[in-house]
Amino acid sequence: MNALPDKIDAGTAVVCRDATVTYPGGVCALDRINLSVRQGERLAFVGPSGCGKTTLLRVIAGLQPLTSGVCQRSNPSQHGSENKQEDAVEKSQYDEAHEEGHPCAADRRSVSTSFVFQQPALLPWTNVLKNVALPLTLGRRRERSSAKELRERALAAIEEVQLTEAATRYPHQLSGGMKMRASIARALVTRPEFLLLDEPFAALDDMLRNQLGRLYLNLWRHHRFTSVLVTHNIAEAIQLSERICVMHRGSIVSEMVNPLSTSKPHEDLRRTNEFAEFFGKVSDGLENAASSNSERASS
Ligand SMILES: Nc1ncnc2c1ncn2[C@@H]1O[C@H](COP(=O)(O)OP(=O)(O)OP(=O)(O)O)[C@@H](O)[C@H]1O
Repeated sequence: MNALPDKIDAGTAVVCRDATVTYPGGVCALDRINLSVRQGERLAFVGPSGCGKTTLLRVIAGLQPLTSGVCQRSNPSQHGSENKQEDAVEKSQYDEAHEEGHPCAADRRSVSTSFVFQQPALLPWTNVLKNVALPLTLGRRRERSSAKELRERALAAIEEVQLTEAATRYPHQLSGGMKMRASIARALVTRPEFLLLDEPFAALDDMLRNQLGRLYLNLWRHHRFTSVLVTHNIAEAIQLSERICVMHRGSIVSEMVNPLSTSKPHEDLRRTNEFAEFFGKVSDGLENAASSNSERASS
């Protein structure tokens, strides 16, 4: 595993030290996580259901209070702050928003962090343009921008995801892939420092998944946000990330630098021997963790 820097510096986006989360009721979702994420890095968490991926994503976003340990983010407005009491207040807002499928959960906390979830959660009563502009509208007073400026920024984000022609359509008039594009545009419209993606493409078929994966890489090349992707899909993690953390039962059991990482979408990557080899390495990491756990349980 990478050595953790002593303190958060200009090139580091997040550092977690012994980050532990035990939920009320006693479930230990994260067990002494040590992790450092570089600014502009594309990181993926893979692991079985319930291993703590989403919890770690929320810790990184500053939305989940720790039971013990520290998580520091380099967000200029919170530089060097520790993930303590302040987050307890934010968490309840986030949970309320997330459970209701509120599209701007992250923006309630900070324009510097955006989420993309599996469900695009667009507001059904308004069109793509207004859905995408919503985070800007909510932060308008803070940003002191005119309605015209906000509209232009929203239109630019819509153009980036190639949805310009659907800007005046309502969510029920969009395909699944178009809804996800709108959701990505809404996440990026605030130019976030962090883009956190929780199984964003899991509900889509392979073709759409690949299309959106390419879109995501193109957007990253353009904006260089720090990105953390949660996925069950090893192939997707390899295609989209520079580093893969394999999680099991609240721990990061292995961390692998992706030798195939490229920000340029590579159509034939999946057909190469190198891909098969690295895929095998990541799935071995998952299987080894599962078997060492079951051995421990039976001894
Ligand atoms: N609010 C909560 N209260 C109590 N336990 C929780 C809460 N949220 C998650 N957990 C538990 O914490 C553990 C980790 O959950 P988490 O959602 O982080 O896992 P995950 O790896 O993202 O799972 P999945 O892939 O199924 O989404 C699980 O055992 C889960 O049941």
